[in-house]
Amino acid sequence: MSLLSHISRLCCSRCSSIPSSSTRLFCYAPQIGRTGGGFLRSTLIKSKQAFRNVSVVETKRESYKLKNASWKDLKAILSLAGPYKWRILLGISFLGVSSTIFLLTPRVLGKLIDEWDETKQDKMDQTDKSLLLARYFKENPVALVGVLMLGALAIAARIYCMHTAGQLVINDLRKTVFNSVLRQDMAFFDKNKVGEIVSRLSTDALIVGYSVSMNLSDGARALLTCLGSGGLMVYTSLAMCKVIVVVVPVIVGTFAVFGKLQRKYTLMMQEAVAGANQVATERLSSVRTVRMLVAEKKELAAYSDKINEIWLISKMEGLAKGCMFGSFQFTGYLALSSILFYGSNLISQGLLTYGELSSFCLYAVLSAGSLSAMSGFYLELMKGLGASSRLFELKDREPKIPLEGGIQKGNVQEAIRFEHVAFGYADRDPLFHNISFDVPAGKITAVVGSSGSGKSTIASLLLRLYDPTNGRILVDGVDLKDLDPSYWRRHIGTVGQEPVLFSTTIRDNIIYGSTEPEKVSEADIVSAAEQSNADEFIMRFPQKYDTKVGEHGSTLSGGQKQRIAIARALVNKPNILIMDEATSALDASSEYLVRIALNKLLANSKQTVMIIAHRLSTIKHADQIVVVDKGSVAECGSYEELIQIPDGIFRKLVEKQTFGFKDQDSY
Ligand SMILES: Nc1ncnc2c1ncn2[C@@H]1O[C@H](COP(=O)(O)OP(=O)(O)OP(=O)(O)O)[C@@H](O)[C@H]1O
Repeated sequence: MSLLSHISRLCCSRCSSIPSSSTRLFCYAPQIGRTGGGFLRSTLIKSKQAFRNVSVVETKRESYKLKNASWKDLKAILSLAGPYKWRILLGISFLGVSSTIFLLTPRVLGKLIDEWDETKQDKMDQTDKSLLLARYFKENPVALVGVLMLGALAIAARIYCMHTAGQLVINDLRKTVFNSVLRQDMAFFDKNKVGEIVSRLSTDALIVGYSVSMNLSDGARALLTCLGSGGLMVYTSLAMCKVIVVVVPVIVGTFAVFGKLQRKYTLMMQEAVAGANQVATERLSSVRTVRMLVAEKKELAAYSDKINEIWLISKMEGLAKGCMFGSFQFTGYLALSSILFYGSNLISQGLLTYGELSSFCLYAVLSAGSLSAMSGFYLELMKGLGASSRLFELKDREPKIPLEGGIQKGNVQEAIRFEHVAFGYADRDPLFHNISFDVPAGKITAVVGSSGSGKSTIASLLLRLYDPTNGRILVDGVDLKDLDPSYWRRHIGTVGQEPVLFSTTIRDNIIYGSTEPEKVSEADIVSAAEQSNADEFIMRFPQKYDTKVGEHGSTLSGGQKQRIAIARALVNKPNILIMDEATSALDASSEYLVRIALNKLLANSKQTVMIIAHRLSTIKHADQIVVVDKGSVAECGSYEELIQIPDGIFRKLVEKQTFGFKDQDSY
């Protein structure tokens, strides 16, 4: 037993050079064993109980069963490393060098033991003694240091090559997935949460990148060491190999069972981490609202729930890992004890030397360590496969509405026609049954209706963020579906209900909408800001157009944000303008000035404008008003025409607002 513990100590002292998982096997596995069955049993019972309680996790579990590791996934993961194959091959060549040196060490050690034994027993003559390895190293220390340095350099070069290859794969993956996500249609974003997607981009991409770089290198090193030490075991003593043959099937079986479990828990873990990230991202980005509603404790509880889910899965994952490494520990030490027992018999029969037994033991430890490292490689690969399946899903998803392609039309000569349009959001009741109306070119069309009647949705359909489920939208007789969506949107200036600004300067926010920002002149920017009545407040800031607006424009007032958003819509000189409640955050006088500016703009150009408004005072000058009610167009005409209709929906809306917003109607 003392030799056994000596060898295991020897192995521990070499932890830095043995693959990380083997370190865990020899150093930590005994501790897992010592913790005893009580801990394992109670953890198992508690976790099982908790899993039953966490319905979210439970329901998701089923879907993981379907996602079996497939060679297709593996091929797809490996193909990511394709562009960097030379870097990886170089890393593997360095691995060959370091592994050769590493594998020769036990052989040299065995030889030294035998030489020492023979010298002690004085079995050698003087000539033989001059050939002693120990003497050679004593007389040529540079050769020894040189070999060791070569090994060290090869390790450093391998790690550099693999690490950089991994980072390049991660970069590619993140860019490709981000590009694919950006191209998705709005229905995708309605279903998928941004925090979750960000988690995929950060955590999952890291895992996949690692599994094709450092993990691949660790796996290759383990395989090389396993094959090399296996071969050298056969070379050292064929008779001793009988013991090994019995143990290998047990180890392979353990791989298979726990590897599968690991993949399942990894998938669950990634799902849970993504969920926690989603909660954190959403709540922190709305921290003002959380503070105003004194919801800190509620949000902490929501986040803690997510973290608890992670904890439960982590316990099961830890248990599976522990059992796996524990099994390796057991089989490993059993094999080692058998080797020592059988080996000492062979020595006593004169069929084996002490040096050969030592070499064999070290090779057995090395191969056990590398088998364990291969299990680590397998687990990491399973993790990579788990992480990749969701990433590839995102990467390969084809949006229902393409980003580009089709007829390049960006203006309206006659009219935009909504023809029997029906539409409903996914998982909701149909919103529109039959919407038909015209938006004449160069005129202002206002869309009104009660809250939730679908006014903003009409703007979304016009921008082709969604496709109608029935009917058509025609632009001068051409179906919107046949137009190039990006080209079409590029010629539409949009100001949404909630102006969205980016955390950069006012100037950058204004030119954000331009397709060629570098071509936008200072005069264009100032002109757009003047038209939207923003120039006057911008010039009062010390840094004027270079003022940073903070996250989502948090350092500006609602009205200021809206005016910058209007300037952004105007700077591109769009052919079509969609103003969704665009003036709602402006005070009465600013709104009036913006309106005068817009009217001037309309008088001088052929812009087609769609205003979606609640405040009916703002649409008095519209050429046409479309009233949407209960999924269809209820009324259509000028302000004067609609107000005349007794019991008309528009008239009622105006009456309601006159009562509530009297002061707004004064100008
Ligand atoms: N992305 C979405 N996914 C699912 N349902 C949505 C989505 N956007 C809007 N809805 C629903 O569609 C309906 C119409 O919404 P829309 O924003 O078009 O109404 P609106 O008339 O502009 O309302 P408001 O005047 O209050 O802004 C609402 O019931 C809303 O809940």
